[in-house]
Amino acid sequence: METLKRSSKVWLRELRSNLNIFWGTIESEISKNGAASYVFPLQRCIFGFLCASLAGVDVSVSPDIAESGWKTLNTWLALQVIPTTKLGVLPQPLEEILLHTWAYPSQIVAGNYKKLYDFIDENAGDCIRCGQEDFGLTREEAIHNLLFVMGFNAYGGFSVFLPSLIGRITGDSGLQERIRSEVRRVCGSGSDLDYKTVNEMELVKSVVYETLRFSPPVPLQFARARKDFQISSHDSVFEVKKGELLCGYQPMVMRDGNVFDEPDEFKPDRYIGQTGSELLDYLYWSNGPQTGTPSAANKQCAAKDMVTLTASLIVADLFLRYDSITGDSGSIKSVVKAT
Ligand code: HEM
Repeated sequence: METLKRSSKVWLRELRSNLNIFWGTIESEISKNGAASYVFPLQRCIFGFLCASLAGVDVSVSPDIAESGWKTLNTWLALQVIPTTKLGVLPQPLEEILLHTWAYPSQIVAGNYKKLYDFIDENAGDCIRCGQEDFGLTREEAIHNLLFVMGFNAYGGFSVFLPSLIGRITGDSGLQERIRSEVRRVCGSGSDLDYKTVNEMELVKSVVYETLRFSPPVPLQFARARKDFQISSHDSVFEVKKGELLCGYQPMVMRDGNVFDEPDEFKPDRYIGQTGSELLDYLYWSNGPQTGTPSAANKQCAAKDMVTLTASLIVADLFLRYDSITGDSGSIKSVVKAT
């Protein structure tokens, strides 16, 4: 949380300058090849942005890390999440037996992880010092923890979430028109895009929330009960004993027909207005309600508000650059520059 707080001073500037590079790459790919696969360029952009904002390091100080760091994170993440993630690449029970039974050997990625470790060790002095002096971590712990938050929580989370958000928008020209007019109305007549203006964009925020409800980036949560307690659903009460393993499945929680009207429909306006904003109590993508507060005593995403704010900024930035965009969750086929 302290790292996030420190990064908030440069967050917006770094986000927009890395988005500039990203959209530049996409435009030149489209003009060369007629379409652009965007997931890898987006990951490179997220990596550069997070190095600058969270670790305070301009990734260009190491061309090798700028080129390979995000690829290393992809391998490092895959080894950790494959054992608990439904891939659907093999028929069951083969997927369970072959992919979900063992932990994968860390040696596969150890050499490249060490390069990332050294990069942080050599360049992220201020952030490491904060971990050591203000929070009593050893230098090693500070570096591994910073890499974990950057690489797993932030890079991993955004890598899953942003393609589903971009795919949702690129596939719906009617929605684009409405978002574009909201963004241009709020940012018109001299006011720039910033935390305050983006907060006035009700439709942009609602689309971000609805994407998180519809396709929660982290679908499963596990926890062991710390004490005996009861848990209630709409019509039943369940006894839970201390030590029992609980699993929460977000796609089911957030498509509860008692709470969400037409739960299987993507409704861009769902969270607008008084009744809409009351639904935020039931938006659980961050492992807690969107109206909750992450703290050391719970397991809610520390960046709950930064994530929705950043995603809203990305959408607003898109419609300040372009009038329209076509594509899907993997590739962009065309962009029409803002007139
Ligand atoms: C789209 C992006 C993100 C998503 C979808 C996401 C989602 C989540 C979820 C579901 C959890 C709970 C994990 C569990 O205990 O099962 C979590 C925890 C956490 N997230 Fe995020 N997150 C994102 C971005 C970030 C960012 C940008 C940061 C920090 C810079 C961050 C920091 C954390 C931390 C530190 C925790 C652990 C909290 C704890 O255990 O007390 N997350 N996140």
